[in-house]
Amino acid sequence: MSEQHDLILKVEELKTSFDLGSRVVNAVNGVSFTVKKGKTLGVVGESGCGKSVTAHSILQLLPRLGKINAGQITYYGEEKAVVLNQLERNGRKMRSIRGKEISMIFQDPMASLNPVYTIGNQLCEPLLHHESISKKEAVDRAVEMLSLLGIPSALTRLKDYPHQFSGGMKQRVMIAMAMVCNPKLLIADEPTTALDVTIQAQILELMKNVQKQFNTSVILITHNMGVVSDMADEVVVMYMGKIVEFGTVEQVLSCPQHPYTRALLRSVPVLGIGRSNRLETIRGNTPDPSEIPEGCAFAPRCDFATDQCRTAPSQTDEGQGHLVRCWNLEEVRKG
Ligand SMILES: Nc1ncnc2c1ncn2[C@@H]1O[C@H](COP(=O)(O)OP(=O)(O)OP(=O)(O)O)[C@@H](O)[C@H]1O
Repeated sequence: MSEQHDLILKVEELKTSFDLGSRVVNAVNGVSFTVKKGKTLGVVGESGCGKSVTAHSILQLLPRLGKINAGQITYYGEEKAVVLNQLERNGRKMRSIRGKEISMIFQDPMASLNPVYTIGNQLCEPLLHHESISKKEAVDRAVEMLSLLGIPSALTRLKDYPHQFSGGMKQRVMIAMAMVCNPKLLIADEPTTALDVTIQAQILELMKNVQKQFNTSVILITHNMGVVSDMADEVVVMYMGKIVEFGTVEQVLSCPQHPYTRALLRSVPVLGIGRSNRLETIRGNTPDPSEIPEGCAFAPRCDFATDQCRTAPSQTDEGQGHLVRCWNLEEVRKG
């Protein structure tokens, strides 16, 4: 099978910035990755590293000041490949892809649930808009999806408004809304951050089941390495708008190569990995995104930095597609 048939999305050298007048924020700085059909790609990194802006760029949902300056985002749907960033932002084609083919779960459920419409209304609306089905069929599909996501008495609950659901239930409704049209690609931006750990685990499990049932590809944005190890097949690690490491979950979590990934893993608990060790913080802060240092942006915080790091490191394959962007890997490995 050719690579292309295997892929649902290919992002090449994406650059997205915000022109704030007095300064330009380079939020995404030449990012390339692919998402395979039916697989989950985890995107991790500290707050502000460009995870959400990457996601919003894919769907052309950037705020007014945000602009894709370079790169290509190719979606391989059922028809021929479409370059998403060449489509008109709110044109017919982009709108038909958004929600139907590619959908998104946002961090905050209330950002996507409309308080003045019932859940049933909000779940059926995209179905009736994108598919030629009857109202009755739409209701059946909505009930099926809510039930799959563990919402009891789904048919009755269609009449309820968002405020009548608890936080965890709202998040399930949001996932149902994102999945109801059976999208090929789901972008989940910190879908469970606001929830307590038990509910988070339940929801992720339900999401996994629905994904398996419909063979959905997922981009899962999170700063939680535990969630990545549980959910993802492959993972990219972002730092200041760039990908510093990419590999399978096994490669990146069990055998991290980049000093930033290593530091990130030492700073968060991951089930089964390094449990006996104390958690550490990453020294220093992320730089101002309008003043990203030349060369490797992590160098000012890195214990292994050398003069060479003033030049941007190229990406190397450390074996079986495990890609890393660092000049000093030998030293890092010696630790
Ligand atoms: N509307 C905006 N206007 C100006 N700058 C923005 C805007 N949205 C995002 N940015 C900047 O772009 C950079 C990347 O932000 P982004 O939201 O993608 O980070 P993130 O990795 O998703 O972080 P978090 O985990 O906190 O959501 C940040 O420096 C952020 O301040």
